[in-house]
Amino acid sequence: MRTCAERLPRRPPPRFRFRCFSACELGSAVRAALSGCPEGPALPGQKKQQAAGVAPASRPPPPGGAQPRQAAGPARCLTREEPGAAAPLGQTTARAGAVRGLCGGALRGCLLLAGRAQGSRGVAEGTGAGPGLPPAPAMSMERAAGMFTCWGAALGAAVSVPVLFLVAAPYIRRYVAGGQCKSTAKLDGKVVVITGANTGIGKETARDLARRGARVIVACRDITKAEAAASEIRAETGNQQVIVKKLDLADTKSIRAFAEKFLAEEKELHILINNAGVMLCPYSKTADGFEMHLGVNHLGHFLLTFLLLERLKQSAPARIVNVSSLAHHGGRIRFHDLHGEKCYNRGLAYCHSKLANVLFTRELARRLQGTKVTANALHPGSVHSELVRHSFVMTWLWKIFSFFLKTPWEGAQTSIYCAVAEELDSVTGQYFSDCQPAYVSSWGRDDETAKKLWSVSCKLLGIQWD
Ligand SMILES: NC(=O)C1=CN([C@@H]2O[C@H](COP(=O)(O)OP(=O)(O)OC[C@H]3O[C@@H](n4cnc5c(N)ncnc54)[C@H](OP(=O)(O)O)[C@@H]3O)[C@@H](O)[C@H]2O)C=CC1
Ligand SMILES: CC1=C(/C=C/C(C)=C/C=C/C(C)=C/C=O)C(C)(C)CCC1
Repeated sequence: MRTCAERLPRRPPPRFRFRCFSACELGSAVRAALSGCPEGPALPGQKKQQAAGVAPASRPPPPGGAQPRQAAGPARCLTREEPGAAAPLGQTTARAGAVRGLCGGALRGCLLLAGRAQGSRGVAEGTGAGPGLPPAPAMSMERAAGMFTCWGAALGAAVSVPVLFLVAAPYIRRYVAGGQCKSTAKLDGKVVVITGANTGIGKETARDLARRGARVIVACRDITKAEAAASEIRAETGNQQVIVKKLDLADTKSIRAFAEKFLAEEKELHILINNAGVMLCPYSKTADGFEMHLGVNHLGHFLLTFLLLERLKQSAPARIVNVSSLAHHGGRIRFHDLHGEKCYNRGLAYCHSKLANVLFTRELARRLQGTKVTANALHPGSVHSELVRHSFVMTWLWKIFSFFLKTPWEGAQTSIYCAVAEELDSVTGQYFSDCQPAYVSSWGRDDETAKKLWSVSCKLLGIQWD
């Protein structure tokens, strides 16, 4: 018979040790979750991507958009505990440590309570727990003791788990909330365009930039919803320069009309935030016959940026912020079937469009070198917003697990950071998450694909952009 101490090792065995998901693992999980399919065998480039390392958090990313790589080593994902992992070395390690401590503590506490009850059985039974113990009692006593310990353990767990959850809740929330933009930069006299700013991340981004004094153009497809959001922001911030303009990214005519009006009315543009997005749409096409995810999330913003670029250049220093997603890890640019006519999966279609955002940012940044117009992409985190509206299951999961999701305000922090942080003045072609450089998939770092996507996008939109 083993003693209590033997049954409950002080240190959990290595396979139970806390291990944070690395971006590539989480990306694959998101790909699987969004596509509704289990992960298949490793895809080409995946190993390369895993081996490729990440931008160290304490160092600013190198200019020119190059993703820092680690020395070649065995293909595997990094954990936050390892040097070179995506986690910020100071703050997040402490945070991860706190969460790890709490989770470990909770687990240990439960096991300890159960173990204590189990342990008492060992002693009561006298079945050889140690020398000098009394002999085993009658069978009925044994059964009663067994039942007692079983109920004791259940009761212990029933009480301790909710209590421990309540104790851990603020720490879990702080961990989920992620990075926060600390910049106090003011934007008086600056002009900002934000697409899809009537709700979710876009609305919180607009609110923050309005509070900083910017003239904010809320570019939305639904004028009623946009007016409601804009008047709320005006009332709350006292900034009357929050203006609604009609923009439907699923229709190139609407995009052209928006740009024409904007260029006629606004003499400057300092920040363009390509935020609007759709996810998990049933198969549908935009007015111009593009698959909806690609059409709205990538092609619509591609055309909008093209039409507004001269104004950004004239107003430089200026910034373009593309709201992409961790889901880009699951994306591939399927040049042979860009509009999903041969094969369509709505989760994957979203992933592909978010990869297109990353590739567009990369190529745009390269082309804008020396213009003082920067372009960066970002993942806002998993945010409790209306993005999941097209999926009944995701809508309910989002509701049930909302505690573990960012609020729209928390989700807006990285967009705000990319738009205003002084330390990003000359940073371009990068990808951020939680207000720090983050890991880009190997597909997202493929310059050839970025160039090809650029020329294919121009062809589809009937524009010449050299
Ligand atoms: N929420 C999350 O967990 C994550 C979000 N993201 C990205 O963040 C961005 C913002 O999403 P989020 O705030 O969460 O989602 P929401 O659904 O809350 O907001 C999306 C916004 O995009 C607008 N939009 C959709 N289609 C069009 C269109 N055709 N023309 C113009 N505007 C349109 C919506 O307008 P309307 O209200 O009229 O539909 C809405 O304002 C998206 O790009 C998304 O991909 C990335 C990773 C995770
Ligand atoms: C797996 C899973 C969850 C997490 C899903 C995540 C993390 C989705 C991320 C989606 C993204 C990044 C979308 C936008 O780009 C829940 C709902 C918390 C609980 C149920 C199981």
